Amino acid sequence: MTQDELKKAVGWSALKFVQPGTIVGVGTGSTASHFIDALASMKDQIKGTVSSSEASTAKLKSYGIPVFDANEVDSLDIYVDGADEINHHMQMIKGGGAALTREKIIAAIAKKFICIADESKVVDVLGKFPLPVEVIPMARSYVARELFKLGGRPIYRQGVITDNGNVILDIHDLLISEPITLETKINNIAGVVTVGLFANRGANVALIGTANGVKELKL
Ligand SMILES: O=C[C@H](O)[C@H](O)[C@H](O)COP(=O)(O)O
Repeated sequence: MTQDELKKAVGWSALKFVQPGTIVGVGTGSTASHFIDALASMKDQIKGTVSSSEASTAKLKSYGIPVFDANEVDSLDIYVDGADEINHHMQMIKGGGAALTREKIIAAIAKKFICIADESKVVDVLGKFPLPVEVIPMARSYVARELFKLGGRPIYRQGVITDNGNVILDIHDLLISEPITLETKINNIAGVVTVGLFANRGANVALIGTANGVKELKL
């Protein structure tokens, strides 16, 4: 099976977590895009969605699926999204598509985070995938210097502006031995909007696409 077929399989398998009559939190990226295709097949049974990016919003709307503002929603049963890496504690690196901040907000509103990923995303130690950090543009150099002190090699993602009007620094060569502590440290740097480390709030369920079918992991 190709990687995209594995992503499609997990995207569709997440449908079983969608309860009729609810508002569903929807992620961003190629795997979440398959979930949107799947969700469209039961669009008349759900109340609508909250979306983590302009790209996902556009795709949801193209299917005629209602998209609510996150401010209109008190709580969500589930948030379904992909990941760039996930470890065995269900902690993740996200933000390869620059949507990390809105993703973290919707994950915070949701009771359950359902991570959908192909098996190439499962790692023992997070950090091979460069860790994205969304930064206020005027703080870019300062934040880069602070991230360098943490032992990584921050690289400015040229030409990318997030949906919130900010920039991204990707931290290369940082093997993350203490994800919870690191998430807090990076979030505390002035000028950082969000780090794409989802450690304090990881996934509750992971649906992992493998050549032998979709495996479900829970803590
Ligand atoms: O900003 C993007 C998101 O965090 C994505 O969920 C993540 O990059 C995984 O994307 P994909 O499903 O395309 O591998």
